[in-house]
Amino acid sequence: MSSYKALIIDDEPDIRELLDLTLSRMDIETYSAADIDSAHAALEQQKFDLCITDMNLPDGNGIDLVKFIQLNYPNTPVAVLTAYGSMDTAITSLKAGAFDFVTKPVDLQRLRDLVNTALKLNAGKREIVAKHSDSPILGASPQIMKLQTQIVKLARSQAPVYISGESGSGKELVAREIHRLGPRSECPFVPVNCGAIPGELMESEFFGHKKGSFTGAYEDKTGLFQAAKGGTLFLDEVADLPMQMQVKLLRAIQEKAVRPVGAQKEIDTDVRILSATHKDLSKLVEQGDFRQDLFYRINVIQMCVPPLRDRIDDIRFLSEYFLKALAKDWEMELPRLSSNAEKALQNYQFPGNVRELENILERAVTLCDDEVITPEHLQLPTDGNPVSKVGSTLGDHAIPDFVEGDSLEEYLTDIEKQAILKALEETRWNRTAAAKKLGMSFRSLRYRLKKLGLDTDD
Ligand SMILES: Nc1ncnc2c1ncn2[C@@H]1O[C@H](COP(=O)(O)OP(=O)(O)OP(=O)(O)O)[C@@H](O)[C@H]1O
Repeated sequence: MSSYKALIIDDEPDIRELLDLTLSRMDIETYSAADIDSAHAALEQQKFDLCITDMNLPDGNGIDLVKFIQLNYPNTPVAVLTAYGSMDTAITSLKAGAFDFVTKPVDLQRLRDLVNTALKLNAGKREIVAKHSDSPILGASPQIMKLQTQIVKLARSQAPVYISGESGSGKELVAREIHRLGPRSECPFVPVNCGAIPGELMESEFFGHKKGSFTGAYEDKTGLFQAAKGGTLFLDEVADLPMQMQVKLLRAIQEKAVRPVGAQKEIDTDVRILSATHKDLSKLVEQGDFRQDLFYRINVIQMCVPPLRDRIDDIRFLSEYFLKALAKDWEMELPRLSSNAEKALQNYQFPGNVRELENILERAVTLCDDEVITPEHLQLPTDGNPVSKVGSTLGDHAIPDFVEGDSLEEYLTDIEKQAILKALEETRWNRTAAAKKLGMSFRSLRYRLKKLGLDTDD
């Protein structure tokens, strides 16, 4: 006997029969209802692992049924059947709490994928709560608590989520967590920086290509949609997509299919789309720089990661966390922040958010001598530009330009490495003298050398 039960709600007998047949072949016991009243009655009698409902029912609207099930049977995922091309209805249903939709005429493979995801979702419910307790998103502020609750809720849905927030605030971390807690967690999470792919390669990167389809296509290539099959595709810096690509991406998301460059046939895709940017996407839409239809499609649910400066409790909490982690990594006594240093951090704007806090503390730990970090060790920039301070310690030594799209962390590490090497060369590798030149303690220099892989002692 099957262990899963599904309720199909549709007034068209042909559709009920088609769904019944498909689900029975998947070893799922099906029940059907032709209207909302009968659906209510069936739900009262049994516990279902999945409901699939049409949108237009003789005695009401499918959206109301979605809301009813969400409210009264929150553990039962509901998917909706929508007419082909009625994307608005599909989006409304996702906003109402449906976990996914399938368009009519029903694509059976898509239906099977949807059912499998729903069943995994059910099996994983308890796991979500357990997994959530070891969330990598740390913080003590009410904003972070709210974000955590939102993530747990959204992990159960298949709706596209658009994550806004400043650079370094944790958007990618949030996206990874939505994926990790959801039913797709065993399939890949594929992040893509939309601003980093050269325009001419974009189509091939996203959709793949066939060997010989253009100069340089020496072999078949799997695109990102295929690489993320069954999982999540995270479109980071989505605002940087060129217009031409926006059209193609919209089509791929709507049709749930892609055609690799040079291929004859389309390939079905099964991915959840999450996207993010630090830019104001609605403003870009207003200015005509981002397609409204794509914005509408990826922005079904919106989340905002607040800037760190608005989360004072997190500044304290994360500082402690990062300092503990540094002390452990570098095998040193736990450094502490003086009260003035703590105040300085709380008054600082953090244009680079959590990423910047981590870098500031790392630098401070190398500069402090006696495990107490003072405001001087924090070297907080007054002009909001953390690079300028580092540059000044290099004197007239050439500083490479920061290339947009590169990692700020790697860039800073590079500059730091140069400064240390320069000091070591000038002092003929006398570490005590080099440390003095660099204005840091001998011990701090040793930590840095070890961390940068320049330590020749052991
Ligand atoms: N709440 C948090 N708890 C722990 N670490 C965090 C938190 N928020 C951010 N971080 C860390 O800060 C760094 C930046 O986070 P992330 O890459 O997610 O930011 P982002 O908003 O996607 O940045 P960008 O816009 O530059 O892509 C990462 O190392 C991440 O692990």
